[in-house]
Amino acid sequence: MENSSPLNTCHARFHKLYIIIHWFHAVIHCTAITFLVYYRVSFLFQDPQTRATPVVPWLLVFASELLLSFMWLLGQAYRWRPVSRTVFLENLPEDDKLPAIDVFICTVDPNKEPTVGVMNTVLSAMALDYPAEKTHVYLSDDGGASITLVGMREACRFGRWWLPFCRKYGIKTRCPQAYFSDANDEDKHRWSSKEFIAEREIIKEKYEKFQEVIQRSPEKDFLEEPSTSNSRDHPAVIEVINESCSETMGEDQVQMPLLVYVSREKSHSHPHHFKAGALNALLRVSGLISNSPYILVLDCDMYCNGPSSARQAMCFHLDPKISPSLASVFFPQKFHNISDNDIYDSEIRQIFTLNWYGSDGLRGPIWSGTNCYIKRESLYGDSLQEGSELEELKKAFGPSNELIKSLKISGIISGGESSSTFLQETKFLASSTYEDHTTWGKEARSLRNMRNEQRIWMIKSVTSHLYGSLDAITKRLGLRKASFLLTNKVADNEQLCLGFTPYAFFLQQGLSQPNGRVVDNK
Ligand SMILES: O=c1ccn([C@@H]2O[C@H](COP(=O)(O)OP(=O)(O)O[C@H]3O[C@H](CO)[C@@H](O)[C@H](O)[C@H]3O)[C@@H](O)[C@H]2O)c(=O)[nH]1
Ligand SMILES: [Mn+2]
Repeated sequence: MENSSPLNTCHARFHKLYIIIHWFHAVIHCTAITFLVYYRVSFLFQDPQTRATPVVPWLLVFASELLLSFMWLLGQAYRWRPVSRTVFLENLPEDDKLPAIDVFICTVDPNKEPTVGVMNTVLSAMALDYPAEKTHVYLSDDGGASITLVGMREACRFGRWWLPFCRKYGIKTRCPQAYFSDANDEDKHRWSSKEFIAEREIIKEKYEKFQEVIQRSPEKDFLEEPSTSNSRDHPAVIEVINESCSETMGEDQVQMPLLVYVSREKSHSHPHHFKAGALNALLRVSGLISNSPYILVLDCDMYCNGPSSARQAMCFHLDPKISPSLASVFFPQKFHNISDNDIYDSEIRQIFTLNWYGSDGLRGPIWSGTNCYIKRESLYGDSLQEGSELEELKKAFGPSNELIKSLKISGIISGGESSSTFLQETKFLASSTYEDHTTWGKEARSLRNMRNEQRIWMIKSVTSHLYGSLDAITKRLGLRKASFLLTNKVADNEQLCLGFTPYAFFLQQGLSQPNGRVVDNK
């Protein structure tokens, strides 16, 4: 019976009438463009003596009109076949048959990305509505800062209160910061029993204490050899947090996801490839520790706002019809505190409520770098083929035998136990030189990739500074209030010097099976 119950359905996003009106509009638009082109071109054949307008401005305007028309034309692809997808969580297999997931969260600088915020991301992932023993949360700390490790231990402690509370009352907002903020209306009035109110107060107090402990921690300390370490030059540190945390907590029954802290090695002599480098290190390290077949990628400045997202993603990954050609399930992003005058409900509407549905109906959206459940196998690309020789595999994935074994065997370490040998091997996998002489490394470092990444970052940086300056000038002239703030990223000196953006290798591999699907989690 179960096989006949669908896990998801896909249907046209808009009513046929809407599509017909759209195409009618598009035909009128095309006709107008044709007349415009005719008008502009015929001007060029007029007698130069009788022309009322000089040629150069005419050509400039014509060029911009052609460019805009071309952009409009390309945009029509998104309206060709937009689709919506619906999931049926009730048709998923029992919890014990669900596949495991690894959650990758990246952070780099505790000054720009405050640790309490990062830990809120970690807690929201730990509290996902998914079997705890099948959830493994990895935090990559590129800054190697001791405050982040302290934060992880505290998050583990607070999680023992937060997770049962969320589970017991079915809290929707699983990020404590958002849950306790005044802006959160969703969960506010769902419960009014005395028991709930009392429990909520206890959890709130615990959360405030958790924040305090982190905020008291010195920010500038580095994990190892503080005198020689800094955020760009430090050894690998990997810690399975549950182990250190349970020593101090004693016996308790709360089922917790595995929580792992990973600070990969960074050295001045090796390019570290920003977020891409961090994700690659996590991919290898997690391959040894939990090796889950699916991976959720999150940035540290976001949180999971829908606890059922993992189950929703599984409705696609476990669908035998879709799954063989499916690499990723993406979720749309929403933003907070953009501006008081935001009229778009904090969404990038053009992309997430139009373009992605359109590209889903064609061949899937581009990899947006975050917020997606990826199939681990798809990241290994063509290098992972049945019957590959050991030497070939080593060429692709590097010299670690354990990593090679992990490509085939799942769950090498289970239930949060770790052996010291494994931890030693994970440090080797997180070393800055691991990718040297591997196809993995070569693809990440190809000159073309670097140049492309550099170019995109330059464009972002230059346009941001340009808009920032224009905003400041118009403010000076008293024409408007300045509201354009440069983000950390474009103002980052390290990127300015090296000129790379974070996702070189990962993107390329992720696109080796570019069949992602968009799912709306609203
Ligand atoms: O050396 C680095 C630099 C950045 N990060 C992390 O990468 C993430 C994204 O960086 P951020 O500066 O927040 O970039 P955004 O522009 O906000 O992010 C968007 O754009 C990035 C590509 O430019 C994508 O990788 C992101 O997923 C996407 O959300 C953050 O969690 C960072 O902590 C690292 O782990 N190591
Ligand atoms: Mn960001």
